[in-house]
Amino acid sequence: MDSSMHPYRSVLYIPGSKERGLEKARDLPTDAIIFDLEDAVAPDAKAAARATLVEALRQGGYGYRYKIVRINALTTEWGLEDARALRDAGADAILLPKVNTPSDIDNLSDVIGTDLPVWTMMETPVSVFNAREIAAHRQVTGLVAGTNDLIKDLGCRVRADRMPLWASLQMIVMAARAARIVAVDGVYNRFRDGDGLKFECEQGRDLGFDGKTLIHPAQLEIANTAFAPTNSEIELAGRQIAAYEESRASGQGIAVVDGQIVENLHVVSAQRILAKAQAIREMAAE
Ligand SMILES: CC(C)(COP(=O)(O)OP(=O)(O)OC[C@H]1O[C@@H](n2cnc3c(N)ncnc32)[C@H](O)[C@@H]1OP(=O)(O)O)[C@@H](O)C(=O)NCCC(=O)NCCSC(=O)C[C@H](O)C(=O)O
Ligand SMILES: [Mg+2]
Repeated sequence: MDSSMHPYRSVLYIPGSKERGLEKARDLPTDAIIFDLEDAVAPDAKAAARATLVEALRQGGYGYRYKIVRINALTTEWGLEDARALRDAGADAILLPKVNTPSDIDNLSDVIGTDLPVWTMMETPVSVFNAREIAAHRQVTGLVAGTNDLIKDLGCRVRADRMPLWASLQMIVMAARAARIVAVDGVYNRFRDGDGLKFECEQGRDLGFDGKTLIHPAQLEIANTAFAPTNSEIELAGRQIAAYEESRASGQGIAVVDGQIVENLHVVSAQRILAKAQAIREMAAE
């Protein structure tokens, strides 16, 4: 599959220290994995987790799942060694936490080179203000909302509707869309609350995110469903494209489907829906 078409409906964090999770993920229906060396790993377990993760990646077996490694920030005592150990370990991308400015990514490039894609955590107020420049960095291919850290730094309330985060979430999506890269929403901490997760997934989808970061396998199906085109969206997209082609053939610039106009820009959206559905089908067949 063309990597630019890869779906990111579900992006599952797995602590690098948890061998059972690293093993289990080889069979989980997750579009991408974030192998975590940062907040999910206790300070005295960092070195062992790094070695465990390098070995798991060497063994492979993660199939179609996009493999992202979240290292510790380079300003920590573990970051530099993480970057050195992981740059050639077989990951598809490195995820850098606590990014504030594009120069943080340049510092990482100095260690890992400029070929390996970099994703960035968007989890500080400064990163949100600099979102456009961070997303435009030549090595950055994905943004991940770090909503727990954002809530901590903003000093805002945790609300079910996430109102205090709306501005930040929209800035992250806008920056990603302007740079044509991936944007993934933050985690839902109450991992046994399916209804709450469904609400947040649908909200993130409606805001424009490609998918959601997750912390437990029980969350996968809800995210995979919420961020996939529905059958009725696929069916409507097909009819819109057909109707538009027909109207163009008869010299018209506009078609009407189900009482709504269809112009060339709507055709672009319809084509995107069909391409995403196709990419999901291809991935499932791998
Ligand atoms: C939250 C957990 C600690 C819960 O773990 P546990 O109590 O073991 O759950 P279960 O017993 O229900 O697990 C059932 C089986 O599923 C496997 N499992 C659990 N979680 C994962 C996972 N994430 N990936 C793969 N497999 C997983 C268990 O091993 C069980 O398997 P089996 O033995 O076959 O029954 C735990 O889920 C967990 O640690 N989750 C990840 C937490 C994490 O990564 N946090 C950091 C990322 S979030 C973050 O940092 C936020 C961001 O930076 C921000 O600022 O917002
Ligand atoms: Mg964080």
